[in-house]
Amino acid sequence: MMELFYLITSAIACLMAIAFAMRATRVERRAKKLSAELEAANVLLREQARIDELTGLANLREFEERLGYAWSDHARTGHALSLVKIDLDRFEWFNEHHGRAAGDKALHAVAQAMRGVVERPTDLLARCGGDKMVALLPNTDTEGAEFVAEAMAEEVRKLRLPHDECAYGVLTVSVGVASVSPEAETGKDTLLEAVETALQQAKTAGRDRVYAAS
Ligand SMILES: Nc1nc2c(ncn2[C@@H]2O[C@H](COP(=O)(O)OP(=O)(O)OP(=O)(O)O)[C@@H](O)[C@H]2O)c(=O)[nH]1
Repeated sequence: MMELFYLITSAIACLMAIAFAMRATRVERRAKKLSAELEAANVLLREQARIDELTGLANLREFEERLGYAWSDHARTGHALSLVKIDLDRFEWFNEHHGRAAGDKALHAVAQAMRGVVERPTDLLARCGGDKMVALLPNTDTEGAEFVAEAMAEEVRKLRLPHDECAYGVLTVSVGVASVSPEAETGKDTLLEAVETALQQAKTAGRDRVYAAS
């Protein structure tokens, strides 16, 4: 009788231990799943914090960080470094005549068209606010940057987005280019100012053109 009692008690203890172990495994599996989901959400959040929602390009924050790294590399190695700054021509008119939603679509289309031109893994195309975008081109001299800039302007023309106030009735862009050569002893703010000045010169000279800082 006693033996039977011990047998039953041991069997119950065994079953309880198995049930407990199974539950612990389930809890552990669930905790792992939740932790993986949390990590994925964090990665997504970090990516979103660096991307401009409308165009899908990098945002200004990401551009500034990458420019900092590229500048350090330039200072250390003396490699050339270029910036290309793009501004849509008469975009206020585009918004007024086609509507803000069409303007948003145009901005997105222009960004995608230009993205195809900026090819190297170390290059970065970012939206720097409103209808302005900027390309960071490490290890690229003025000649190379001008080539990229002309290709960008051509890709935008090829979109053939109707615009009565631009050349040939299609939306165009003005583009500024500025570079630092190996021997230059300037700061990155000087480069940023130079590319903005070149862009304004492209605007003043009649828009739909590339202007390189001398
Ligand atoms: N649809 C849309 N428009 C925007 C956005 N951000 C800025 N804009 C518009 O872009 C226009 C920028 O105008 P400006 O760059 O000052 O001038 P512009 O008409 O483009 O003329 P130029 O640059 O001198 O050729 C303004 O009308 C802004 O409202 C946006 O996210 N979506």
